[in-house]
Amino acid sequence: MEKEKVISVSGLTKKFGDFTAVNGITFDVYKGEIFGFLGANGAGKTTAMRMLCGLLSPTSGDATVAGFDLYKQTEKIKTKIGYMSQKFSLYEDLTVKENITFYGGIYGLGNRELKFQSKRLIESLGLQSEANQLVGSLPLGWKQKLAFSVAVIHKPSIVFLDEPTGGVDPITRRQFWDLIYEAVKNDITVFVTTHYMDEAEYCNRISMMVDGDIAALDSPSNLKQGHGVDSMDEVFYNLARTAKRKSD
Ligand SMILES: Nc1ncnc2c1ncn2[C@@H]1O[C@H](COP(=O)(O)OP(=O)(O)OP(=O)(O)O)[C@@H](O)[C@H]1O
Repeated sequence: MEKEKVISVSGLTKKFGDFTAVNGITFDVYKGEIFGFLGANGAGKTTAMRMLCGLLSPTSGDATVAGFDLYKQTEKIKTKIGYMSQKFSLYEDLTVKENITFYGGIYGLGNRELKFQSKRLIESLGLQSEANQLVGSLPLGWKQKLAFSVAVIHKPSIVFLDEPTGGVDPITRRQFWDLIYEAVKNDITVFVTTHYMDEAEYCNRISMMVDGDIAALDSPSNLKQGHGVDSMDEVFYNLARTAKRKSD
């Protein structure tokens, strides 16, 4: 049986003036995958991801996300995806509960469902004592777990994670990945950018971007084998060192 494509991208390009940030990338993501989107700083990952989320219009190329067209059906796409970025996620000056209610509302949950999900989420994260605390007072690792849980509160088809675990220790990152696996069990496809190569190993397939192009796309084990190396660190180094683009 053919695998179901939840993202299908063909020749997707984004130019900022004369500069081509994303240069005609082509790939598919299948249902239930954890798809890692790697690349050095400035390679074009965030730009590509923002296009796929309907937040930035492409210059050219085609894509469907959750079966919807990226040009004509961005509003439909937004109802089928969750998005978590390191820079923009929760409101620090709202409480845990208020953030859940706010985002649940944005994602279109009705009052009853919102109440149910809010209780479930707070309990599953063990945040009962912190429910009425401002999010700004939580440790970073907890903010990330909460932001992820909120991003999947409406059971999207796909969740996009842009460097979701930056700045926390390996144990906290591992706990975050337990949440990712839980989401996958619930039929959510995961599209994740990361700079941590241990996290790259957790992905089913990895795309490596170099200067706006996809330089490699395969499973971690095939990539390592293809490069004749033992670690994703070495694969990353081999590919990223060919980059000419300077990061910001
Ligand atoms: N709005 C913009 N206007 C002009 N150039 C931009 C804009 N947004 C991104 N760029 C440029 O496009 C390139 C790709 O940026 P992007 O943020 O997509 O890279 P990235 O792979 O996500 O990097 P990082 O890992 O640092 O987040 C960079 O050179 C960046 O300066």
